Amino acid sequence: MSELLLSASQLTKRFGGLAAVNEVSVDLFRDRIHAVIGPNGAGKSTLTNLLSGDLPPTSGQIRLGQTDIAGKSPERISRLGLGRSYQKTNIFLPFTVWDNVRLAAQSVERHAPWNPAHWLSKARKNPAINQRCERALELAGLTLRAHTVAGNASHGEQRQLEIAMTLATEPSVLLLDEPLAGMGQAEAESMIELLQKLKKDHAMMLVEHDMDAVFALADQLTVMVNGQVIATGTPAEVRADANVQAAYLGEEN
Ligand SMILES: Nc1ncnc2c1ncn2[C@@H]1O[C@H](COP(=O)(O)OP(=O)(O)OP(=O)(O)O)[C@@H](O)[C@H]1O
Repeated sequence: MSELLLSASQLTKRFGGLAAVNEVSVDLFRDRIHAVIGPNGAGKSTLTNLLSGDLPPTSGQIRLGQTDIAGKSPERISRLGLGRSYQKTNIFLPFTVWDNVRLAAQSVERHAPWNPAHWLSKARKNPAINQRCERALELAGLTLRAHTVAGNASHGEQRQLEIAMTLATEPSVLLLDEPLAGMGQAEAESMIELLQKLKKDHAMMLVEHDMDAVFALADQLTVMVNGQVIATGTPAEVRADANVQAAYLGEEN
């Protein structure tokens, strides 16, 4: 049995009268990819934001390991071992790939003030942080691009860099928001390979619109529509679910 690393139960987020996430429960296990799919506006990003602390839930519980993290700050949740990548990039384009990863690594250090120049000079002198960065770059396949200015990296490499920055915080749980967005075929294939490689040491939640990638990667699927879970199970179970076929995947699937 895989190890349960994150468990969210009965999570609800209301924006005024709209329940963007409505009593959603999700469990994330090490060595498993749990994909969350659904049409635009289904509540996938809001769910991700609740788990990462970017939004406080209206109600519900979230446990990361033994700690109740619902409503805690993103910085605290990150330090407790949850890493997330964003749909909109977090990368500092004028900085090198290496310096971006260093900044991310430094961000989980205690009492780090918001001052990138201070972080970089501190990180340069810290061998433990440097090792963390080297490992993150290697895992993400970016070692040879370490000294490239991030703004000159390809779109695919920038998405890999997002993941390297997340890995530099040494998370046990990874939340990935559309890591394949805007990628061509070759870039998507190498990202799929990377995510498969990362699965071994992490519990992963993947929000993704590319259904080929989702069905290639996911061990578990949750389907959301209008803030609610309409189905959850293995890809085969979800594909066979009549509600899902009617509401989302289409009869031809
Ligand atoms: N900050 C906010 N204030 C008010 N409404 C919001 C806010 N954020 C999201 N919503 C609404 O909540 C619902 C769910 O949005 P969300 O972005 O979570 O959906 P999604 O499934 O991630 O969509 P997409 O696939 O397009 O990214 C939508 O109706 C959206 O308009």
